[in-house]
Amino acid sequence: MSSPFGSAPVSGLVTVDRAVSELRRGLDVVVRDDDGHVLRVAAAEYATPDRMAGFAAPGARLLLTNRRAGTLKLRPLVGDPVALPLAGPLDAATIASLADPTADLDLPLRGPFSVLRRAPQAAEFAAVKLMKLARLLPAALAVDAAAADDGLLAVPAAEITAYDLAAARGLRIVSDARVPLADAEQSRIIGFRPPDGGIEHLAILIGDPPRHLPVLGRLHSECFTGDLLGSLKCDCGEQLRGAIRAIAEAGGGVLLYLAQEGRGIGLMNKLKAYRLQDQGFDTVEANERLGFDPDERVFQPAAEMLRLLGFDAVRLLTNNPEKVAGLTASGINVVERVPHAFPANNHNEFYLATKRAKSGHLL
Ligand SMILES: Nc1nc2c(ncn2[C@@H]2O[C@H](COP(=O)(O)OP(=O)(O)OP(=O)(O)O)[C@@H](O)[C@H]2O)c(=O)[nH]1
Ligand SMILES: [Zn+2]
Repeated sequence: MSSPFGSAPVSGLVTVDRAVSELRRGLDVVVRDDDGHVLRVAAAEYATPDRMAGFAAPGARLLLTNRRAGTLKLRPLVGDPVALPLAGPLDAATIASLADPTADLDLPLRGPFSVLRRAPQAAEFAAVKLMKLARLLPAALAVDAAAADDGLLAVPAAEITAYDLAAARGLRIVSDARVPLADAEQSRIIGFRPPDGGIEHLAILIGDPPRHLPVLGRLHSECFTGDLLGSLKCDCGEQLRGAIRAIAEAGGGVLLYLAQEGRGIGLMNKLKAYRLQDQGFDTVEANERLGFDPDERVFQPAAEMLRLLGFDAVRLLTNNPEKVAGLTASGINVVERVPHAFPANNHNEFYLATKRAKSGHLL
């Protein structure tokens, strides 16, 4: 199979994309790795007695990320993910509650749980990565399966681990329209789509910046609550509009609007993180309790979009050194970091302080 845009092979991407959609609907898929492991897999957050029927065989297990297992004080943490045999106290309700930390403080007495003392399999790692790609909680039910299991969709582990990079490399421009903005009348919105029709990103091109000079640019990760609703919990809305103003005032540049809601964990999971923040955890701890890394974003899509727009060097509006490092590692020359901070309010003061203290932000 080839992409409608060119000759890049897309069958692996499409299989992963289909698996994502099956899992989100509560269906099982099969993940197989190059070492011969074949797993039937389901999203742990959807566990119900009915859905557990396929996971009754010996060897069935719950896969949790090392971070989630650490929060639950499971030992030993032999690798990532950690596997808990589905036995004894692991009924459907317990499984769902081990996946979802929002009720952790109400359920202090679960367990004790045992953990398999062996290194994780590539298929197990890929199964959890698939949950992240599906923007579900990163916890999976798994059981050893036959190669062709009940006509379930089978997806190679290698395609799952290669997905982010392959999707980024295959991005193509699919639309380009003039859209005058209140703060930047000379704007165009350019749409990018990966060859499997997966996650799309946008660029706002302001003016007509010369391609042979470093472009004034901003990578903005989507934030529904801040960008659209004016949430005071973060600084995203101000950073978005502030960047558009700054770029227009400078005579032109580009803002990439990246579909990486909640630093890549998705809106539903970000709302769960907000709930944990109301229990007293900071933005980094909340991500970790959910089982995610503090920042799950990748930078290859942004680098590829800049290249497709004709830019290979950028003066980057950011306070986040990880963005500078990430873009640089993806082949873009970041010639300057341009600070991009706005005054705090009562609600986001602690959020900004945490970014400074824990995420290395230069605010
Ligand atoms: N998971 C999670 N994501 C958040 C939270 N608050 C904001 N976000 C997301 O964070 C992203 C914005 O990233 P920031 O860390 O604020 O800033 P940055 O983009 O890394 O760095 P700057 O370039 O300096 O702004 C958006 O996708 C928001 O949805 C939170 O508490 N938890
Ligand atoms: Zn935000």
